[in-house]
Amino acid sequence: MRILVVGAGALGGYYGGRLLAAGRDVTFLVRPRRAAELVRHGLVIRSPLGDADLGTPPHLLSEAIDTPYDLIVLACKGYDLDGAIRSMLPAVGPQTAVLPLLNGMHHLDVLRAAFGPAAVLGGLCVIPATLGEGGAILHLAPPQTLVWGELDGAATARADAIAAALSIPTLDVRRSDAIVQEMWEKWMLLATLAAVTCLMQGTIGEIVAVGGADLSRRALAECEAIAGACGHPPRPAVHDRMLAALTEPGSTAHASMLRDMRKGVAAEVEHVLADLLRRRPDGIATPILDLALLRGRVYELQRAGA
Ligand SMILES: NC(=O)C1=CN([C@@H]2O[C@H](COP(=O)(O)OP(=O)(O)OC[C@H]3O[C@@H](n4cnc5c(N)ncnc54)[C@H](OP(=O)(O)O)[C@@H]3O)[C@@H](O)[C@H]2O)C=CC1
Ligand SMILES: CC(C)(CO)C(=O)C(=O)O
Repeated sequence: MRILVVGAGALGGYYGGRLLAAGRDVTFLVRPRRAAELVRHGLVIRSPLGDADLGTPPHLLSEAIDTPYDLIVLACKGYDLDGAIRSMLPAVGPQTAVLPLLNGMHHLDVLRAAFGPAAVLGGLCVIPATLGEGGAILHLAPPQTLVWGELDGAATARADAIAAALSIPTLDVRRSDAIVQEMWEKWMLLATLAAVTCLMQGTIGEIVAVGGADLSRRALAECEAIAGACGHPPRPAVHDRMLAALTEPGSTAHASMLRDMRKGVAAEVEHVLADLLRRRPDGIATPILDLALLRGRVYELQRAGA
């Protein structure tokens, strides 16, 4: 199976790199700056589960794509989605499956409109990762789960083939027949984590240490009220797990959005928070999410003016 990973950033570099190290046929679609970095420093993964130094991996720019791929793993940020779609267009043929790893839900509509509903799979990742010096992939803590599936839950022949391609000992990959529900649940977790850690500019452990566990509780309830109104209330066991993680004393958990704010780079404020609030029906109050959205937008305004 020929796999094109769009974006060799934290997630694309991690999952694509692990697949490449396991002998899968992986090529990275990158832009010129990242291409130069990959040539200069190689693809480097630093992880508590084992480092990998992969040398310069197979990579190309959009204009060099000459045939469609079987599977495209899309690992850009939400704000780069339109550009990524333009870049990957020549790689999408009638049989190509597109597996997005982005947080949130809006990208599914955009991808289905661009490539047709049948091309698009659902996917989510639970992995704290970021880019370090020279573009090294820094995997910050053990989870590295990738969940994916057909959006309608069907067991298709292409899904069997993709499952085989993604199944390697170094990755925690699971196929789901309820991927849309799981993506909503992941969004609830992330939106809560982003709201509270970006508002407080600290980790869950720090917020809990100063008596702020209730902030997580209330923010999660706001997210879940919107998800419920949209037909995707979290399953009770998932709610319990999310609440425990979001109120855990000593936890170093924080959102990738906070890491982006600390680095002074673009944050997915619109994709993660604004899109969720856009779906809020009248009558549901979301004061914490509203504040978090304002905080994020002030950050983006300041960045634009800097
Ligand atoms: N990091 C994390 O801990 C987690 C992130 N996620 C989600 O995963 C998604 C990806 O995040 P993350 O990996 O952190 O982001 P990064 O910023 O680390 O990587 C994104 C990569 O996409 C590349 N890219 C953007 N547009 C194009 C294009 N047109 N062609 C080729 N490459 C392109 C960027 O390239 P360039 O270098 O040229 O800018 C960049 O390298 C986000 O939606 C995020 O919310 C989900 C779970 C955890
Ligand atoms: C919730 C978390 C940390 C899980 O991977 C995440 O998706 C993010 O911070 O973007």
